[in-house]
Amino acid sequence: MIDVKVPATTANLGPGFDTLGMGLSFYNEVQVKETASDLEIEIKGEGRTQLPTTKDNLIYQAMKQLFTKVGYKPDGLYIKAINNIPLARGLGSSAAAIVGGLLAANELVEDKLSISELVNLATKIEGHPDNVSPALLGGIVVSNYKNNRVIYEKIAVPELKIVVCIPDYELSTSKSREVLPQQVQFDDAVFNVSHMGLLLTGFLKQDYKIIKEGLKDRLHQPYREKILPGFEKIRTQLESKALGIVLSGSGPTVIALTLEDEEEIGRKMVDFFAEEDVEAKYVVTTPTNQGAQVIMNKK
Ligand SMILES: Nc1ncnc2c1ncn2[C@@H]1O[C@H](COP(=O)(O)OP(=O)(O)O)[C@@H](O)[C@H]1O
Ligand SMILES: N[C@@H](CCOP(=O)(O)O)C(=O)O
Repeated sequence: MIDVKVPATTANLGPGFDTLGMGLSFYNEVQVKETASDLEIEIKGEGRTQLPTTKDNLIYQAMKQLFTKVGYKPDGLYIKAINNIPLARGLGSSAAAIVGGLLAANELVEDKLSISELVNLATKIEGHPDNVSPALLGGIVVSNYKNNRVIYEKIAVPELKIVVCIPDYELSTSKSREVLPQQVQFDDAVFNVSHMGLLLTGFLKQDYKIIKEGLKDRLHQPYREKILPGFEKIRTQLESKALGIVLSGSGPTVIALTLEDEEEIGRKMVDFFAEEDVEAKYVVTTPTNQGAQVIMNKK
């Protein structure tokens, strides 16, 4: 039995739309065993009543892509998914499924693909690199996807607390991308370029003042704010209490990056969502520098 563990991820991270992502310290687990006949999938935790247990399952789909690439044909597979990452909330559940499937399949074929090949294959399946890269590598990862190639660089995360406030409804990434414009204003692009520079400088120097300044965005949040009741209020009311309040991935989850007052910030985030009739819960977590890992391989 092969057992792999994959972190949740928060993509976009302020100005880093489709580019920047960070690993978080809560995990999905994927267990895989080669069997004599066909496919059996068991799901525990998040999505157990809604995710397919057929060949449509994303974990299986990712495994199949890797097997095809390396020319391997297992007789049958048993897959057990133990899910802690809620689906379609902006915490990289699809990336975790893809990366979990790829890493387990790669372990089964004795590491035929390198990490770089896994990043590339995972990005091809997901469509954007900003969740799959930190899911595989941990830390904060800057990635660029061009001509079907991912260029990526990992940097270590400074000490931080992340308050993750998760609304009680799903918003698929594809739906949330529909509200984005085809073109943006030149000054908005310049704003994001400069803030991305500041944010990365802040992370590299571990300078929280620069991180706070750098977390601002004009590329995706202003558009998505319109379909996410509560987010604007949370951002404007709580910005001064934290280093930054940003949308996690494509939403609806909102995260606060902070050094202190995490419980108070979490409670207030829930209250501001409630004022807009959105039920939500919060968890306090930390970033992780450790990406997906094989925690067991017993023949
Ligand atoms: N653990 C899982 N196992 C299989 N498929 C999953 C799993 N988690 C997510 N998915 C697939 O990914 C979809 C959610 O992806 P997406 O809309 O990108 O949201 P997220 O922001 O959580 O990544 C689910 O509807 C499901 O099809
Ligand atoms: N850059 C993507 C990130 C989607 O992240 P997810 O966690 O919501 O899947 C986007 O903003 O569309």
